[in-house]
Amino acid sequence: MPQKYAAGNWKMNGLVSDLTEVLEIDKGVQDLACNTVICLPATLIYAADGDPRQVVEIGGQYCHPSASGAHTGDISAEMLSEAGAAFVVTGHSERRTDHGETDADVRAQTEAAWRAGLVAILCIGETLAQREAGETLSVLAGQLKGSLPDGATPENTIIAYEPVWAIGTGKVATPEQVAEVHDALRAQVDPEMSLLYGGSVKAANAAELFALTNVDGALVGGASLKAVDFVPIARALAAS
Ligand SMILES: O=C(CO)COP(=O)(O)O
Repeated sequence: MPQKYAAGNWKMNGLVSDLTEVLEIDKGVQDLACNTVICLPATLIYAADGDPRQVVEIGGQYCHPSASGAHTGDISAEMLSEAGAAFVVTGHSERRTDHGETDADVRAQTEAAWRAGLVAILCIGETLAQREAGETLSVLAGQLKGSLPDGATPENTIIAYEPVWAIGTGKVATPEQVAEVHDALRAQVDPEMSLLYGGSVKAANAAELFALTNVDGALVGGASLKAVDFVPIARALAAS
């Protein structure tokens, strides 16, 4: 069975004072039968690492392909690892859009994550225009082929399906839409590789998504910022 992951992505949100939420999440997920990861802004990772967490693991949100060098404003996988991250998001659609990251970039970042011993949470997803054109499965297959490096294993990579039109919009994909995609993805990756869904996941819709055969968890944006919103999602996953 693939490992279950309740993963949060804080995006460009959070100051050191907000790390109390990570500790609250930690309290709320003790003894749950799922893994919990919170992907923090890089500025918070080292501070979070000093906190007395027991269960929740920490991730970054991006890494440069190189270990070091003249890349002003960038951060390497090695730096994230040293600061206390065990995971890193690669290929998030916001980075693909805001920073023009291509599948080849995402592939190189994912390889960099592995080099530093991080687990990559590799994101793929179609736009609304692509879905309406009936291209969803072919777009996702192309992104997977282009961005998932050879050597991916269930231990070093988690795949997150995040339809772009469902991110931060309140428009969660229907269980039928998620099942269609996840069943197709399952046929393309290792049977043990965890497949997460992301896009407007909330406590109210989590259980029906986690009931789907090939959904092994969620990558949660807005609802991961507060323990009161995120813990019920992790509980729904553990109960699924
Ligand atoms: O992009 C996401 C997680 O990476 C999803 O964000 P929301 O849960 O805020 O829609």
